[in-house]
Amino acid sequence: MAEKIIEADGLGIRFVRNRRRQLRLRELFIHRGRRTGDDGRFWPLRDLTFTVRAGETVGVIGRNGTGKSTLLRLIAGVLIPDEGAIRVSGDVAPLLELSAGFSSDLTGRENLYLVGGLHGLSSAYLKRHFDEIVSFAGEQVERAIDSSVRHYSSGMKVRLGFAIISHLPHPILLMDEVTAVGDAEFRQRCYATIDRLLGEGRTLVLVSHNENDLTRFCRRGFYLDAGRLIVDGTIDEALAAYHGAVER
Ligand SMILES: Nc1ncnc2c1ncn2[C@@H]1O[C@H](COP(=O)(O)OP(=O)(O)OP(=O)(O)O)[C@@H](O)[C@H]1O
Repeated sequence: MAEKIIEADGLGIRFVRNRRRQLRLRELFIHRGRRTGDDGRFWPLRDLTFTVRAGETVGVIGRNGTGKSTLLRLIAGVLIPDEGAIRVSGDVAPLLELSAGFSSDLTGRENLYLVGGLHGLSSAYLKRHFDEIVSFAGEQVERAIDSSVRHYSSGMKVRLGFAIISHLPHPILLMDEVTAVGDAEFRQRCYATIDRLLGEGRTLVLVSHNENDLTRFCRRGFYLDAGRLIVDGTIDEALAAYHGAVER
């Protein structure tokens, strides 16, 4: 059996709700009743135990605000658990917020070296692959590569971000609604790239509301509800549980 690459044991994290955020409509309607703690503290995720092995592809499903993105952030090491433990063996390529880390004062070229470098790619590697990365990001970005990123559209930033991240050799890929951004052509390129990366045996944890993406890329499924892992099975089982809950 393949090696264990992500292990969660009784994993939980607690957030403190920002008082001002209480008035957001989404907070009022979606999370009503679930978080009535007087001190504003709540557990967006609790009591998660699972093991993911190298090469597995896991789709994470659940209603808005059930902790899916929080789970990815815990795997990425961006958040630290308050309860239990998460163990990740190997580097993580986070396709979470693709243009995060770009500095708007710098050009596309400078950002490519900066962000690539922050993710551990050497400048020699980036130099060698520069043309390939920029051409993957598309013509618009190619033309504007020496302009400040401040003048890029959000689509251009996402393309450049995806182009850089897809060059990372990291064994674990975390994706949060990646294919929801960009136009049809870019989506096709994303699909082809993800297929290639999975073909190389990478491990994928994908958060998405898009069932085509989930069934296309994932064999295993986690269905989360109110911060708990309700179903850990095949992607079809997880989707069926989700549908059942939504129709109730
Ligand atoms: N930094 C934070 N501080 C306080 N609460 C937060 C923070 N980040 C997220 N939350 C809350 O934690 C809960 C889980 O959020 P999370 O983003 O993980 O949900 P999600 O399942 O990914 O939702 P969506 O499907 O809408 O993306 C939500 O109620 C959210 O409002």
